[in-house]
Amino acid sequence: MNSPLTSPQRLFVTGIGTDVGKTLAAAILTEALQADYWKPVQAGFEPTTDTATVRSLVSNARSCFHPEAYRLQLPASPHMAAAAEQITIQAEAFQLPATDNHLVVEGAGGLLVPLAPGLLLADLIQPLGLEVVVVSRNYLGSINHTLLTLEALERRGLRVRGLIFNGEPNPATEDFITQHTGVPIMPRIRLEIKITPAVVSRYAAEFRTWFGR
Ligand SMILES: Nc1ncnc2c1ncn2[C@@H]1O[C@H](COP(=O)(O)OP(=O)(O)OP(=O)(O)O)[C@@H](O)[C@H]1O
Ligand SMILES: C[C@H](N)[C@H](N)CCCCCC(=O)O
Ligand SMILES: [Mg+2]
Repeated sequence: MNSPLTSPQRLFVTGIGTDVGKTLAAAILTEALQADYWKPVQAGFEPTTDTATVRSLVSNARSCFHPEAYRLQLPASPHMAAAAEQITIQAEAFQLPATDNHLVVEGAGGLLVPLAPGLLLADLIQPLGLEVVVVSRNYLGSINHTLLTLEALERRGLRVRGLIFNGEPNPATEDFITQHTGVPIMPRIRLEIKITPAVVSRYAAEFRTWFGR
């Protein structure tokens, strides 16, 4: 368990790639903290957006859902999705939503996803004053992707609030990553047959304990 929260949590949820469970983890964190949620860049919105997914999974009435800075149609790297709409993503367009509440910010894909020439998603984290939660999903190659992500965060001086292992457990992988990096480990999320608000609430209770609430 961590020390009790004294100030608003400002969390940036990244992952070791796309489709690793950032949105599920973000929904659990949002519910655990009754936080606000913000997805600054949504690339691809058919059949739905991550904001709509998190809204549908969260049960508390306090969380607010802030509009994306960029909502792009193409399910691709944001720099490509923006170019397809003749848009250049601008760093200045990313202003932290005005809220006194805890805030969960979800990235798109992994840490070094490009937004525009010379601009990576990782470049937003420090100016926005966010701490990082990394989601790792087990597959052959995920150890390397997890260690690279954590090393890139360290190199940039970005604070890792916690690492979440999501999906099918793999103790040998998780133990190596935990011992090698020494990052705080948040509760794990198991492979679920169906992701529902009840499932999210159940994990949220575990995360609340982890945060000391
Ligand atoms: N623990 C889990 N159990 C069952 N299904 C899961 C689990 N984690 C993720 N999924 C499913 O895997 C898919 C990808 O997960 P998710 O949308 O959370 O990825 P993401 O990292 O947010 O991707 P993006 O980069 O597009 O934001 C979704 O269909 C989600 O429901
Ligand atoms: C479309 C996808 N689901 C995400 N929104 C964006 C993933 C970008 C990945 C880019 C890359 O690392 O090659
Ligand atoms: Mg997502």
